[in-house]
Amino acid sequence: MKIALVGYGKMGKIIDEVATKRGHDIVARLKETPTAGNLNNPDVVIEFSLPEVAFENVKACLENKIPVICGTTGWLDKKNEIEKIAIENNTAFLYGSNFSLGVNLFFALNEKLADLMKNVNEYSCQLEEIHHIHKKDAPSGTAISIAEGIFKHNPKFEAWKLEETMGNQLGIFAIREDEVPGTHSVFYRSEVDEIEIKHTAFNRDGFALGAVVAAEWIRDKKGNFAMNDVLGL
Ligand SMILES: NC(=O)C1=CN([C@@H]2O[C@H](COP(=O)(O)OP(=O)(O)OC[C@H]3O[C@@H](n4cnc5c(N)ncnc54)[C@H](OP(=O)(O)O)[C@@H]3O)[C@@H](O)[C@H]2O)C=CC1
Ligand SMILES: O=C(O)C1=N[C@H](C(=O)O)C[C@H](O)C1
Repeated sequence: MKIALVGYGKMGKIIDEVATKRGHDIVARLKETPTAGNLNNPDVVIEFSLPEVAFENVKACLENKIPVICGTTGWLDKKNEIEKIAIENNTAFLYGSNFSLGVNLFFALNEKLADLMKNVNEYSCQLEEIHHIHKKDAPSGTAISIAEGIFKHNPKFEAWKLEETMGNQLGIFAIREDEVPGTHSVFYRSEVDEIEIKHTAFNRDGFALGAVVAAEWIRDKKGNFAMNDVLGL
């Protein structure tokens, strides 16, 4: 399959290696806005760039009728608009805040725990995410997905907030430390104990493999998708 990489930083380079090992041809490696000219006619685009350029990048690819896998976080206020553009152009779009198999299993575990805890008033809930110091957005896209999984099951929470909070807002602590690839925890604390679930990425390989598997999956599809469609979770 022919893949164009839009964004060629830490993630773009690892995706290049993983996709090549799986037998794909990388036809473009872009650090600029994609166009019909510089994309070189790929079957699928994989977009990992920056929050401020992701919308324009994805839009340009979809308008050229190319399916897009997007892992860039921090631009989701415009996701509905992008999903409309995918439908209008009869092509496919998949956003994943985190492409690793482990985190997608963690999302399912988080929802089960949220459902168990929804009527247990003795516990307060907090989220924590730890990432490398170069990360542009906070909280992480993964932490926002975890929060949304809790909102689905626990009507007490309506929104997240970037700090400790009480009432109907769920607090997310965002810590930036050294070169940490990505650690996410959910804590339920009472006066007498604490329940914690935690996912720790050891490196970026799981994110990259998940993005390539998603690209293989979406190639002949039309519509808007998420990673749980790919993994059947
Ligand atoms: N969903 C997931 O599983 C994961 C998501 N991410 C997210 O992916 C994104 C990228 O992460 P990462 O690779 O670590 O970031 P980097 O900062 O390492 O890479 C970003 C790349 O985008 C390039 N770029 C700058 N402007 C444009 C443009 N207009 N069009 C295309 N590319 C451009 C940069 O080029 P230059 O260097 O020249 O500025 C750089 O090569 C982040 O939002 C991050 O949160 C990260 C890991 C996993
Ligand atoms: O910027 C990163 O590095 C990561 N970003 C994603 C996020 O915001 O959740 C996924 C992963 O945690 C690494």
